[in-house]
Amino acid sequence: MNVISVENLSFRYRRASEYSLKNVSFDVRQGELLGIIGPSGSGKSTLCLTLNGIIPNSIKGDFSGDVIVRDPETGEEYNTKETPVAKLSTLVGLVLQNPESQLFNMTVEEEIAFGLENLGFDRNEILRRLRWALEVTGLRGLEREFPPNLSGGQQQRLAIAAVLAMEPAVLVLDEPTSQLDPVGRKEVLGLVSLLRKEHGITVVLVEHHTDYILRFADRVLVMADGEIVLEGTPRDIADEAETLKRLGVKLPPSLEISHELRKRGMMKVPAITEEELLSGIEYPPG
Ligand SMILES: Nc1ncnc2c1ncn2[C@@H]1O[C@H](COP(=O)(O)OP(=O)(O)OP(=O)(O)O)[C@@H](O)[C@H]1O
Repeated sequence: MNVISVENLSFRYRRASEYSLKNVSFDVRQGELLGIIGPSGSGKSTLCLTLNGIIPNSIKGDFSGDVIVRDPETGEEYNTKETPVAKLSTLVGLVLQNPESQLFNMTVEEEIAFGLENLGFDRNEILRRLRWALEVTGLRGLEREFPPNLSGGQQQRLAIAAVLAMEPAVLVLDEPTSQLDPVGRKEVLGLVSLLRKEHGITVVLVEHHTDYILRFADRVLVMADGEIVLEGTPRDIADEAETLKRLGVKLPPSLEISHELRKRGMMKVPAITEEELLSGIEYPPG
C-alpha cells in the first residue's frame, strides 16, 4: 500500500524565476525507509514541505499536480491541496534540519505532549503516547529537562519524539543530522534504523550522508535540479556512481574506491560497505 502518492508535482516559489520541483512523481510505500539524496539546491527540502501540505497551503506559489496522503488505518485519501495542514500533520510528521527551531516548550515532556494536547486527546492517551515516545527515542529520565540544555542529538531525538507521539503514518526527516556532531548523528540515524526495523514505521529520509542511505534504505530517489533523476534500490543507485559524481553527490569511501577499481577491471560490482570492498577486489585485474 502507498501511504503517499506524488503525481506530476511541480512547484515554483513566489517571486522565484525557476521551478524548484519539476514534474515529480513517486510513491512512499507503507513500512519502507525511502532515502532521498541529491546535491544542494536540488529540491529535497521543498519536496518534504509538500508531503505534509505546508506547500501549497502555508507557503504559496505555482503548484500543479497532486500529493495524495492515505491513512493506512481507515484507507481514507487526502489530497494535500484540499486538506488543512493541521489534519495532514497527524498523518505526515515532518522533522527539520535544525532541532532548536522546532522546540519551544519548557520541558521535554511538555514538548512531546504539546501537539497531543492541542488535538484534545484525553489525559490517559496523552500519558500512554508520552511514555511510548520517550521510550522509543531513548529520552526516558530526561522528562523534566529544559530542551535547550540537551545535546544536539538529544534535541533532534526530542523533535522526533514530539512528531512520533502523534502516531503519524509517515515520518519525514529533512537532513535531521546536518546540524549535529558525529555522536549526535549516530544517535539520530540509530533511532531511524530502530523505528524502521523494530516499529515498522514508514520513514522518508533526506540525508546528505549517502553512506547511511545506501546501507539502510529500502529504496532511494536521487534528485537534481528539481527532478527525480534516479530511482531504485541502494544497489541500483550504487551502480550509477558515475552519474552521482557528475551530479555532485558525495560518494561514500567504499563506493568511491570500488568505482575507481571497477574502471581498472579490479572489481565487478560496486561496494557499499568496507567488507564488500575488501572481499570484491580482484588481483590481477580480471
Ligand atoms: N523560500 C524560497 N523562495 C524561493 N526559492 C526558494 C525558497 N526555498 C528554496 N528555494 C529554491 O528552491 C530550490 C530548491 O531548494 P531546496 O532547499 O528545496 O533544495 P535542497 O535540495 O533541499 O538543498 P539543501 O540540500 O541545500 O537543503 C533552490 O534553487 C532554492 O534556491
